[in-house]
Amino acid sequence: MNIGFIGVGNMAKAIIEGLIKSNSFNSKNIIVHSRNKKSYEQFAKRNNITVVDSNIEVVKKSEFIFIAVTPSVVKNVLLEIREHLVPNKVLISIVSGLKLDRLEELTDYNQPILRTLPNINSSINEGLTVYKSNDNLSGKMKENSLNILSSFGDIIELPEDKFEISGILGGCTPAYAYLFIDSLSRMGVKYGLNKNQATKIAAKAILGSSKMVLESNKNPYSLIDDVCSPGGDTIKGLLSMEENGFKKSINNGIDSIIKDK
Ligand SMILES: NC(=O)C1=CN([C@@H]2O[C@H](COP(=O)(O)OP(=O)(O)OC[C@H]3O[C@@H](n4cnc5c(N)ncnc54)[C@H](O)[C@@H]3O)[C@@H](O)[C@H]2O)C=CC1
Ligand SMILES: O=C(O)[C@@H]1CCC=N1
Repeated sequence: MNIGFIGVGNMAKAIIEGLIKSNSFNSKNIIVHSRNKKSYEQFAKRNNITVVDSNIEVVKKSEFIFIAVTPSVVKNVLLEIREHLVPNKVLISIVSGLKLDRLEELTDYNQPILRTLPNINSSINEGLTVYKSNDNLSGKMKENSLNILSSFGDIIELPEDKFEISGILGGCTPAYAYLFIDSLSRMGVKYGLNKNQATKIAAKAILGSSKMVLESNKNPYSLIDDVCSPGGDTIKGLLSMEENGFKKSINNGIDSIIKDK
């Protein structure tokens, strides 16, 4: 079973690393091509994956084809490979905002297609991928496609009208979480920790907190209350952060993406 990638940028690299770490796929069966050879040559060598000379060759050699280019170039790439896509191959799009009906329009109405929105943590098999398939993807082919996705993290099927917001919460949040960790870590440095110590403490606290949210059956607000000892440090910091726009900044940030769509 060959898995192809057209576009080997940050997100494709994360998925490829997750696929390999899952031990479910042979790295040589990962077939890749991207526009700028220098940007993925070393990566391909290190991971022992197969580099081919064109996007069309990726399609010819693979049963599952990830389309992993940016939204600005995806139309031309799909038109380029269109005639080589046949109904026993699955097109897996990770392109944000590109709907199934547009993917069908740009390929062939017989094409099995899986629209997905993964996230960068796929590289350590802790990804979260939202997906929806078209009607042409069914049976064993669908099962295999979903096995590919779940090898690098959790998967959630959602209707397409929920893709926009879930794509933001799932796909963009890693960047916001890294920002939060880095902000905490810098304050650790300000008050005397070295950056490694500070980053580790902040990141571990956030990792554990995420697990608590997912495993404790408590909602986040109730968990906040558990940390805020009466008259203690946490409540002082929390109230100050809220008064200074912590939530407003998050609300405005998400609204700004939605408004721009
Ligand atoms: N970075 C992320 O965390 C996530 C990205 N995505 C989606 O993944 C896609 C790629 O995003 P990134 O990896 O962040 O961008 P990127 O810029 O790192 O990767 C895009 C790659 O496509 C290549 N490319 C451009 N034109 C090409 C062509 N004609 N043929 C073959 N390759 C070509 C570029 O050389 C580049 O390596 C986007 O559509 C984005 O919406 C989705 C979820 C998360
Ligand atoms: O920034 C972006 O547009 C992509 C989609 C989600 C994460 N990265």
